[in-house]
Amino acid sequence: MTVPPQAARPLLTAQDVHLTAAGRFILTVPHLSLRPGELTHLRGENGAGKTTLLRALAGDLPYQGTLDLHGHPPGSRPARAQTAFVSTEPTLLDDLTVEENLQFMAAAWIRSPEPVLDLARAFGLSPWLDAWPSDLSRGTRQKVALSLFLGLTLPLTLLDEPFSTLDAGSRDVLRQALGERVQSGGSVLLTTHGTDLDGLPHRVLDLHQGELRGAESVA
Ligand SMILES: Nc1ncnc2c1ncn2[C@@H]1O[C@H](COP(=O)(O)OP(=O)(O)OP(=O)(O)O)[C@@H](O)[C@H]1O
Repeated sequence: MTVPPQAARPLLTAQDVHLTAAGRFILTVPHLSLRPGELTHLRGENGAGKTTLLRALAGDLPYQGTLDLHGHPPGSRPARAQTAFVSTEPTLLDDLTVEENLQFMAAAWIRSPEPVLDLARAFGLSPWLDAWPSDLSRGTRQKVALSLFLGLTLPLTLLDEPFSTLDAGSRDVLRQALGERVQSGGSVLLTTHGTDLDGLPHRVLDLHQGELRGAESVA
């Protein structure tokens, strides 16, 4: 039986979290729960702090307050093992081909490379599997990173503007992959300025004037 997201134990909780950058207040999160099987759209105008929040949840930024990912703070080894983060400028290993990158990273995460390669093929990356990362366009590089971090099927997936560099066909592939990820119990939090999630059940969180509003709605 599938457990509805609202009934599932939270995967990640935040309580009274404050984030600063270069000594300047950026945002506060009074409370946040992300549950398994939940797709969440983090909205906010340019500069609202969406990337800053994703980076803190991924363990890449210091924070004040309480963040808990299944009993572990972001940045700790057990939390990192459960978290996939695709930034707007994903890092690939320059001395490995695209396929070697995917194989290597899947092995590093102790995951089968097959789902990762399947997603790469669905994104139309077959002709690029033997290419070097330096030869990829921005959108192609983004698809490599998305194939990897969605194909690893980690419990928490954080995606910063994943649709922004993708063509129409690739956006459809991503939408399908997101649906499958949450159907199989993953929790996905992503940013977009567009309407890319229309038609997919999801929850909306608004970052406005330095505060994350817990407003929830299902589209
Ligand atoms: N390392 C940093 N040093 C100083 N200020 C920073 C740093 N990182 C982020 N900021 C500031 O934090 C604020 C939030 O930036 P952030 O990139 O998180 O916004 P965003 O909501 O993702 O914006 P966008 O939609 O334009 O991508 C901005 O005012 C930015 O200038």
